[in-house]
Amino acid sequence: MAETKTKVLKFDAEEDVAVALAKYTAYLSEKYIKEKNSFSVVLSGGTLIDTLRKLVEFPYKDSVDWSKWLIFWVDERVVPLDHEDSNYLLAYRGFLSKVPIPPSNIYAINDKKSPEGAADDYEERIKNLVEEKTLPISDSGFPKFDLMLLGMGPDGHVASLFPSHNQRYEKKRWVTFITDSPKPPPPRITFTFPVINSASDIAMVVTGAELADTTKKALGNEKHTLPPLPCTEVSAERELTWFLDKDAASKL
Ligand SMILES: O=C(O)[C@H](O)[C@@H](O)[C@H](O)[C@H](O)COP(=O)(O)O
Repeated sequence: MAETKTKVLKFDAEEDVAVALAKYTAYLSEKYIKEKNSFSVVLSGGTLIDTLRKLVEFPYKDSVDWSKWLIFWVDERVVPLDHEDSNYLLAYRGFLSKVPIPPSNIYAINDKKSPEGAADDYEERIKNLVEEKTLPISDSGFPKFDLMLLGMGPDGHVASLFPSHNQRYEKKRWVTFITDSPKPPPPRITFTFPVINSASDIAMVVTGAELADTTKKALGNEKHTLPPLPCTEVSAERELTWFLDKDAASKL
């Protein structure tokens, strides 16, 4: 595996992050569709969907080939899909309802199952997509998504991989679950690090002053804490790009 390239982009305002994120995502959409005739995108919850808002506007709304997009979630709260806490609902309202991605290409979790059952079900469905060659597999045997769009919590979590929970050390499973997430709601499923780190491109989208300390811990010159924050363990096969606004980058 070639070493990951990491880029850190700093912008004056959150608005500029949103503009740049739309441009970046549209560029990768075109690149991957040209190369492999599809574009698999993995979403997070939290503020990410709002930061993606420029992608559903001119010119991208009309220029992106949405028919080739496949949508997944890096983590999901185990609640009904129409529940206010659902990452699916958040993405539907802010993004998916505004662009013509075929509904059959949108892989929401099975909301009728327990956290464990929902994690098994999601993993199984991704395994099927790999078997039928809808998704490629990485050299290390994990599914290879084209783009993951990640957020970071003040405790340094990414997806639902929290600093003091063992899920972050999972090496075999593709999808795991947590029933006591420190960030509410407690029941969630989440991709594991081997899957996250097999993605071709990853954007870490971090805005707001409340994330400045954590951003400093992740990207500053200080020695890393032990155990390292989950956000420092993200890598991508091709390129990891941090998108920071001035507030998040203020302590770097
Ligand atoms: O379901 C979730 O809660 C998210 O997927 C989670 O991992 C999120 O990305 C981070 O907590 C950052 O959240 P903010 O973007 O709201 O800071």
